[in-house]
Amino acid sequence: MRIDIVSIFPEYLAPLELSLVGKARTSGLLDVHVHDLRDSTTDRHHTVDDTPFGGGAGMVMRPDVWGVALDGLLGEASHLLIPTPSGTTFTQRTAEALATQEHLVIACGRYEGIDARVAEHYRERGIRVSEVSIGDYVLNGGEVAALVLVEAVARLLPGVVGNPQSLVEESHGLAGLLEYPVYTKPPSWAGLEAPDVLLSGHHGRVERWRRDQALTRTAELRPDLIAALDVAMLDRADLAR
Ligand SMILES: Nc1nc2cc(Br)ccc2s1
Repeated sequence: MRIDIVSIFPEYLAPLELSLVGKARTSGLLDVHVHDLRDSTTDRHHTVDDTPFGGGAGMVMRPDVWGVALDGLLGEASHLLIPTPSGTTFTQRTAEALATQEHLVIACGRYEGIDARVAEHYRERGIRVSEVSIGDYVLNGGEVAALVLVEAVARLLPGVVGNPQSLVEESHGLAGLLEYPVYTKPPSWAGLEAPDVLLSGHHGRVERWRRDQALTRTAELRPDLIAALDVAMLDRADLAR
């Protein structure tokens, strides 16, 4: 997979050189390129924004500058992602779908956002365009969202995570449940004991305890996920164990 990210703050994407994503890049499992939007300007001030039509506070990012940047990156196999608080919610299911794509291009907006004609223009040209929200809060730009998108997608690529089984059991994994609580040594700490069942060595009991915990936690903390629970996925999760 190739991922291109366009931003006026390319240095914000430096964390993508670290850890899991960094290793995936080094090993050739993932090809990430970060571009400075200001390289697509033509004026000596490298202007990327202007005042909003219709008035209002703040500035809007110019469509012509974005057009130059994105024309140089997008192809028929590309999927353009535009992080925005007014987009569709990014979930693990979204990450799974994006992990099957060949080429992602992430346009990081700043100020009041990117001129709406950018998304419209590329949709009209047959490019897949998704405006995605990583949550109901407003950031100062799309760069943090880009870090979230890239990490959530990259870790699903074959070979990136050491033990693919962990992708099944984690929160929002294959079964769509929250993960069960985890424990390790020492068995007793601060007057608190790890659950006896986990030290029993009885794998069947451990499996049942973990599944019950996942269901209970999900029902308590995220009842909305219970409604969306796909029993078939739950069965698949069991099969994956
Ligand atoms: N939650 C989010 N806030 C923002 C703000 C800007 Br400006 C651009 C993208 C995003 S995604």
